[in-house]
Amino acid sequence: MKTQTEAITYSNYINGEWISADGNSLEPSVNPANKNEVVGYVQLSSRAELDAAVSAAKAAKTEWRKLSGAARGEFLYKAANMLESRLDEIAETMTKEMGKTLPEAKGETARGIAILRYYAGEGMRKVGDVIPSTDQEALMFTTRTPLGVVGVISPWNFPVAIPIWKMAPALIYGNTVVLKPATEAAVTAAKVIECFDAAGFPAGVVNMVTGSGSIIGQGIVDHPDINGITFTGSNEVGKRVGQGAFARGAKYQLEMGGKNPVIIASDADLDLAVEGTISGGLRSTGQKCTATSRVFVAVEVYDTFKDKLLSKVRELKVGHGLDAGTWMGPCASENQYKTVLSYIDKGLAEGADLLFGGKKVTSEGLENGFYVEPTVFENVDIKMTIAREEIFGPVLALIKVESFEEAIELANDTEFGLSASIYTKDIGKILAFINDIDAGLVRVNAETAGVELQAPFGGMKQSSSHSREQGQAAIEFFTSIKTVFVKA
Ligand SMILES: NC(=O)C1=CN([C@@H]2O[C@H](COP(=O)(O)OP(=O)(O)OC[C@H]3O[C@@H](n4cnc5c(N)ncnc54)[C@H](OP(=O)(O)O)[C@@H]3O)[C@@H](O)[C@H]2O)C=CC1
Ligand SMILES: O=C(O)CCC(=O)C(=O)O
Repeated sequence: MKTQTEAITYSNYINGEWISADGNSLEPSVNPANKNEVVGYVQLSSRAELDAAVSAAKAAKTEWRKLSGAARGEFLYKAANMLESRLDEIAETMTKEMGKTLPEAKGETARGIAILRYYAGEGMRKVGDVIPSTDQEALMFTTRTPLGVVGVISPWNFPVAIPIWKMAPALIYGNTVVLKPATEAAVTAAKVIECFDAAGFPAGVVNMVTGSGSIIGQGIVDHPDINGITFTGSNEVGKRVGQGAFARGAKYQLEMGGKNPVIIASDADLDLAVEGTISGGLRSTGQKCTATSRVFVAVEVYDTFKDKLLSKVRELKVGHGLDAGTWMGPCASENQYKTVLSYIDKGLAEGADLLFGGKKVTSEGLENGFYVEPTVFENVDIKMTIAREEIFGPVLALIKVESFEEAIELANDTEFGLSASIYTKDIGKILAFINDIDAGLVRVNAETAGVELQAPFGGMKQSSSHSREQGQAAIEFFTSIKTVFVKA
């Protein structure tokens, strides 16, 4: 029995009002730690509601753009304060809705607050450059203008941070926003939007419409009044978003998958490397696009590294994200759980050797959740499916390498290029790694995951649309440059 009576139904947020259409079906958002618990219900909206949200955003865009950056920033500061006042409650909802542990959820919510404050301050920073004209009497400079209405399509794995790192820069640079959050984490997203509502943004500046990807997501892609689309999620959907946006001349930005390598060189600090491999690969149950997936270990230290890794992995406590002491929570949904188990099966079928884990966790108290053991394979060939496709689960593939050059070559043998790390003390190897690795995030003696809000974030190859999010880089997507030439 699902505990429906306690679950709240969340509405869409359109033109400053919480609105539910009469005919909408509702989607239960289920706790992945206990599939019998419904965290809340969200609207499975129709295109008509998306149209209403886009119309509101379109109507609000001119007045919003005409505010000063500092005035827009004030609203972001207020949203940050609201989120801060609800940090514990929103983090708990996140843990219940998508499974990550409470400390991780609190950390993510705090990150959302910091992102809002960073971009609030951005309203006071420079937007252009003065460029010398060949005409001595003229003034030439660049300024920037917002895109207009921005559609935000976000995933479930960072249900606070990702919507915020897309919405905050969109808003500070003068755009209005329609958010379509992942259905799997839409209750948490609705609580974030409650904070924007409480901050008093003018009606229509911020809107949220929940519903299926194929209707509301695709509706954003196709909508003629949406001028820019920012997306994070799978490569399959991302490509569709990009193609649809391109076909109608909308600007788009895609952040997609990863198959991130870590290289453990023969001179690495192995304890540090083990810690970074476990944290990078298994934190958040491996559900990060920056998660460590392929572990290339120098032959000289392979056995020692493997033993140290396994002894630590054995100690990891899997459990409910709200329980103190839990290190790793469940997969975020039944779909994700089945996907991860099917990749483990493929690993076995294709001949990789399972060193640890690989099974569902059904111990007492966890039998109704989507728990998978932290899993480590060895003797993984670079051509195997588990070495090529994004698993998005707690699975590490160990690959022994004979040389540093082989490690770099194999690390680059992937269609993805989001993040990569190396553990070594050798400055020559460090510099070669920085130069030769195909990745947008290059990390030395640090895990592959670990994104700082003030720095550009994005990948090479098929991991992104070659654009960058966050930090000062966000201005490139959320604005267009005007080159101005003035003569008296
Ligand atoms: N790079 C990353 O950070 C992420 C990567 N992934 C990868 O994707 C895999 C699948 O996860 P999944 O949640 O299905 O990812 P999706 O790419 O399906 O979902 C991401 C977002 O896109 C929406 N969406 C779905 N279909 C469409 C569409 N046709 N047009 C526009 N928007 C759409 C989703 O809505 P809805 O939720 O309603 O389906 C969600 O808001 C994972 O296993 C992982 O490998 C997933 C999440 C994040
Ligand atoms: O590693 C992080 O903090 C961000 C990861 C991310 O953007 C993602 O998984 O979508």
